[in-house]
Amino acid sequence: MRVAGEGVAALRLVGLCKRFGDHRAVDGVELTVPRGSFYGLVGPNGAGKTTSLSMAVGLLRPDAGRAEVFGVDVWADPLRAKALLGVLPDGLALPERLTGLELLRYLGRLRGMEGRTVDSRAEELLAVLELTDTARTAVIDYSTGMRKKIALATALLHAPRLLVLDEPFEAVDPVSAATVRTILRRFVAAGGSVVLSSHVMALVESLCDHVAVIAGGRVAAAGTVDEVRGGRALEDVFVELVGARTGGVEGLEWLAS
Ligand SMILES: Nc1ncnc2c1ncn2[C@@H]1O[C@H](COP(=O)(O)OP(=O)(O)OP(=O)(O)O)[C@@H](O)[C@H]1O
Repeated sequence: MRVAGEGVAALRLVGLCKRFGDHRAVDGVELTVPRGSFYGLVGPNGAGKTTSLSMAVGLLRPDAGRAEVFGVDVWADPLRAKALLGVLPDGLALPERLTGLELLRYLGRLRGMEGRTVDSRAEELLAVLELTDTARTAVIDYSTGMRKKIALATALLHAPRLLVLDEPFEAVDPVSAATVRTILRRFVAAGGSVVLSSHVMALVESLCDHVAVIAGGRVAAAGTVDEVRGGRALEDVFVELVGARTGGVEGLEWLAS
């Protein structure tokens, strides 16, 4: 039997472009995420990471280019592509009046999952992410980190083959972050693929096997972590690629007065 997307990349971005007014936020992004890889996306603020990932998962329509998930075009065949995808978007626009448990049940049913499966997976996810005590609290009353965790649970619920996570560790406490790292490592060890964006180079170096540096809406470097850092610290390579900035630091004398 041939598995959908066998032999093809988990995610392929081809010439993705997006303009906001006169500003080219994403300017021809090309990226191939091999299946089974743990791929980190790094770049300075405003580099175009979120915009690229949003187009990659079908949340933002590109001006040009295309995105493929296991060979399925995200914009031509969104239902098939989205069944393979688990997404943690930036901004976390969750239905806030629902409790954490209701949110998982709602999304599970929306994805056509059986109620019993949703309930048992929801219970497990809430437990490992330490949200059991707040499972019946409305999401509107969750902290930022708790929102991140419940959103991650929604991304994992249907056991996708590719996870696309925008800043999954932002605002998450160290204990929960360790749990999330373990979940993601297990997911990749079991054959899943992960793409995540992060500003924390040490985290990307320790967790990911591939990395792409995005700067000015383009891919400045991409490959295995070892290839990209070339024997140096990833942070040094990053600063070199995006251009060290010292401008403005000379000012602010009034702060020291
Ligand atoms: N909806 C929008 N309308 C106008 N400009 C936008 C919009 N979304 C993003 N931009 C602009 O596009 C550029 C890329 O933004 P994006 O959020 O993709 O960057 P990022 O790499 O994710 O940054 P950060 O690391 O700060 O999250 C920025 O200049 C941003 O101001």
